[in-house]
Amino acid sequence: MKRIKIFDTTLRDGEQSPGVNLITEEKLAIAKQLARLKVDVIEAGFPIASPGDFAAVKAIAEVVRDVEIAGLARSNQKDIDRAWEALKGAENPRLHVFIATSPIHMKYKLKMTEDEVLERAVFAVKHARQYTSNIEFSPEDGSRSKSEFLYRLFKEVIKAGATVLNIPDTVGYATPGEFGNLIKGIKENVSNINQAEISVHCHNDLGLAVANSLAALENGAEQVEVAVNGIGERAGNTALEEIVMALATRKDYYNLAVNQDTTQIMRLSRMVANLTGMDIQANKAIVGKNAFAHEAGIHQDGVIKERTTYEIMDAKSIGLNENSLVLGKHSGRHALRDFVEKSGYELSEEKFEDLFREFKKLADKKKKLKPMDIEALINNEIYAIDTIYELDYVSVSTGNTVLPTATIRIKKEEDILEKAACSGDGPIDAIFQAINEVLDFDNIKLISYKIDAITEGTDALGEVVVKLEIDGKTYIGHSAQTDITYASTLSYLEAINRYMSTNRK
Ligand SMILES: CC(=O)SCCNC(=O)CCNC(=O)[C@H](O)C(C)(C)COP(=O)(O)OP(=O)(O)OC[C@H]1O[C@@H](n2cnc3c(N)ncnc32)[C@H](O)[C@@H]1OP(=O)(O)O
Ligand SMILES: CC(C)C(=O)C(=O)O
Repeated sequence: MKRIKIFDTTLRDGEQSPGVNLITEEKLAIAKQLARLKVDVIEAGFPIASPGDFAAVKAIAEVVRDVEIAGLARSNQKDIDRAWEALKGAENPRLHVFIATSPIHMKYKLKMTEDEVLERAVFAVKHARQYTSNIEFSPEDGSRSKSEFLYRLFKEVIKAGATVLNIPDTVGYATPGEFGNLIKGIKENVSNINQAEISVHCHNDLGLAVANSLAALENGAEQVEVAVNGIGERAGNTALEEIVMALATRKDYYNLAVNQDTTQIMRLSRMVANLTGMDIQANKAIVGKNAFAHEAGIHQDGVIKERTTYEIMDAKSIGLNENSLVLGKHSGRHALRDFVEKSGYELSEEKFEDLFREFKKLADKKKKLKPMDIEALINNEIYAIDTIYELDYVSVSTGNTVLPTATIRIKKEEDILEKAACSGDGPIDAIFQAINEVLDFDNIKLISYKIDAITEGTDALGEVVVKLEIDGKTYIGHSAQTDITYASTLSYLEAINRYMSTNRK
């Protein structure tokens, strides 16, 4: 059975989702979990884009093993040199170079002719070839490019040394029949195509990314580019979990093999949702809250009698409902560490000890701890970076007959800053106003505030995710506590700390 390669671009195209801004530590955690799931290639970033992107690609290349690590570069020397600088510590590095080939992109964006684009692409591949023989080439906006031009270009970039040709549906315009035919045409019309693998990279603007990718695989593509939870530029990319589970579940139809450990899917999905702050819709295929829930009596009856009457996949196959140790107030460090490791997280000793303390406090307050409660506490630790501003105390008074007022005092490293008392439209608004006043910040805009109960019950943890815009960039703060005013205060301060630590370096 032919094996399909899974190329994950969560950390590159996925991070291009508006409002997502991951730090190196978070990208490393995701990359390690991707490696546990056994993706074939991780596109770790676009090194020329920023010092942060460069540092993350370098860290991933140096640490994550048993998987190819790719870095993106435009078709010019400085991008390729920079990408190689970041990638060279990898066990198996891949340079991914691209240039747009559609009439509209060449005319308006690049202001280049077909011949100039072809010449630049060949130059880029040859330049990359000095560093490695593992070179992927992408004609951006490939699905809106002229087929004859693509055939001519592909023949030349393969001669120059490209080993993977990735055909992007950059703006999510293709339909499955059309995209499948494009791949078929490439296989039939590029005489040296056997010297390269064909890959596809689809976007979801018309909700067709997965369908287009599958059509391409049916027509001979050998690699598919995906992102966890389908995140990415605009409407996102082909969802990793949907492609892997479609190929695994419908092996009978596709007759294609995938090598992934599907039981890691759920952990990876939650990790990406938590770290990016991008929610998963309840009815999202595979990883949505309702994907394995049965509401209707007739369905429930069927499932009780025989699960496969209404379930085409076993929830356990994606890592849901696994039997695991019950964690509670009588659990010790070994059981908690086992949970952390199996969930794909890595914490320093110091952060683990903090987690253990918080876990015990929560276990005292909440009768039944669920895996999601503990994951929320782990995220508190992962998110906690360089505490420049620390909460000393917060107190809030509110009610239907009083003006909501918050009093707050904050420590900046060793110093205690002046306290402030502010009123607001509600208690949360009052807290945020008081923080702004103490810190004397006037360049902050609240982009979004989200609160969710992690599990059911009145003793549930409330998870708050705050997105702030500071100096034109988005910073996420996150906190899960049983008291939502406290969680709101900590998440707002955390977003500010994230801004402070990024801008101090
Ligand atoms: C389809 C995709 O997803 S491609 C990946 C997109 N991702 C990103 O753009 C995220 C990271 N990007 C960035 O941080 C910045 O855009 C940078 C650092 C890469 C470049 O920034 P700047 O140098 O300021 O250029 P800017 O982004 O404004 O414009 C892009 C330039 O690259 C050129 N360009 C675009 N694609 C390519 C390419 N594949 N090869 C060569 N040149 C290219 C454009 O024509 C434009 O050139 P011009 O300045 O001569 O008009
Ligand atoms: C760089 C390429 C592969 C891309 O992201 C796109 O075209 O969408």
